[in-house]
Amino acid sequence: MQLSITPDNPLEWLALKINMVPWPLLHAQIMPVISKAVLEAADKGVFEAVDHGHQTVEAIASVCGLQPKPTRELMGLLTALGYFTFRQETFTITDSARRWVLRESPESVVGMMLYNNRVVWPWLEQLGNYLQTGEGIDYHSKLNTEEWGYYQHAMSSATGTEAKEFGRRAPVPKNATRMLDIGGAHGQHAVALCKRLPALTATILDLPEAIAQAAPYLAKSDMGDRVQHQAGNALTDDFGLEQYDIVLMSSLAHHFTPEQNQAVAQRVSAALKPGGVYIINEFIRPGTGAKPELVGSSTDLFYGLTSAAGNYSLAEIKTWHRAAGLKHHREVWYRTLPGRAMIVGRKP
Ligand SMILES: C[S@@+](CC[C@H](N)C(=O)[O-])C[C@H]1O[C@@H](n2cnc3c(N)ncnc32)[C@H](O)[C@@H]1O
Repeated sequence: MQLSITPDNPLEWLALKINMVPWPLLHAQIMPVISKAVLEAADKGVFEAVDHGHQTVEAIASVCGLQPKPTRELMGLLTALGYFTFRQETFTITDSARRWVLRESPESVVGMMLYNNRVVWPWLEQLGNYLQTGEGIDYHSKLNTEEWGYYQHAMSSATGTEAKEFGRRAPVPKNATRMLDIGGAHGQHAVALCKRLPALTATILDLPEAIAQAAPYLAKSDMGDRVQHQAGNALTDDFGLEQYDIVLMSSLAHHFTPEQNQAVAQRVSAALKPGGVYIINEFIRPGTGAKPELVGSSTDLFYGLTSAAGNYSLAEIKTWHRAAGLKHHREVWYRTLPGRAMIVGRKP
């Protein structure tokens, strides 16, 4: 996926074509304002206010506890971005925005917006320092209880779309009965697979601080005993011998160093039954010299800053599988999430 500038008329098209438009200003001046405006709008409840019928600047400002002048400015930007339409002094939330930004929507990403606004934004201030020192934040060792709450809400709210596609397309044994989801948090991937495979039960392994906050999200799935949390640490726990048909590790490899990922793969391989699969579900760092790709590259830098590691290329992930005695089985690229893939190794 790429972001691109779309000209509104032929003159703008020409100006862009002959490089008369100082396009880096889009990144330098416009995008930082856009990002913070969207996050603050979500945080202040602006989307819900409009959806609940507070549709003028004055009404939105009043119900959200804001001032009318900045609210007018904010609404102008959000309308330009496609979140609202504006007619006769009245704002209406667009159908395409409603699906993602209303807290009540089943596909809401508001949890991610709150986390990014309240917890992540100050981390971005440290990017310059990271570039100079190479030292990432390693946030799992620094979050307080409230921040763990925002983090787990964010993970749950960002995963709805992906989990559905994972449930449909993950290449797993049809007769699978046991699954381990390492760093599984809310458990949505396992829940989606359990809905597809009636005999499957799953263990969601995560840090105790995560489970304390993620338990209500798992409970909402109504899977009862079929999907259960287990407190532990993927870096040190023994996963057992030949117990699982499916082991998933989703969005955790990017927090671990290559050596740690190799050691995890080794223990996963021992824990898989013959014919079982190990799925590493990740944003993929485009290989050196490969076609540039926005999502894989921006998450690579973000995870470098915020954890101690970063994204990995397909080649690197396959190396861990191979060294752990797993045969490369499949790679499945998400249709709903550019730059993201399931890399599947199978135990012979
Ligand atoms: C980015 S979230 C991914 C959550 C979920 N797997 C998903 O894809 O939406 C990473 C998860 O890994 C957990 N985690 C981090 N370090 C871990 C460790 N050493 N052992 C087990 N879980 C860990 C975090 O608590 C968090 O829930």
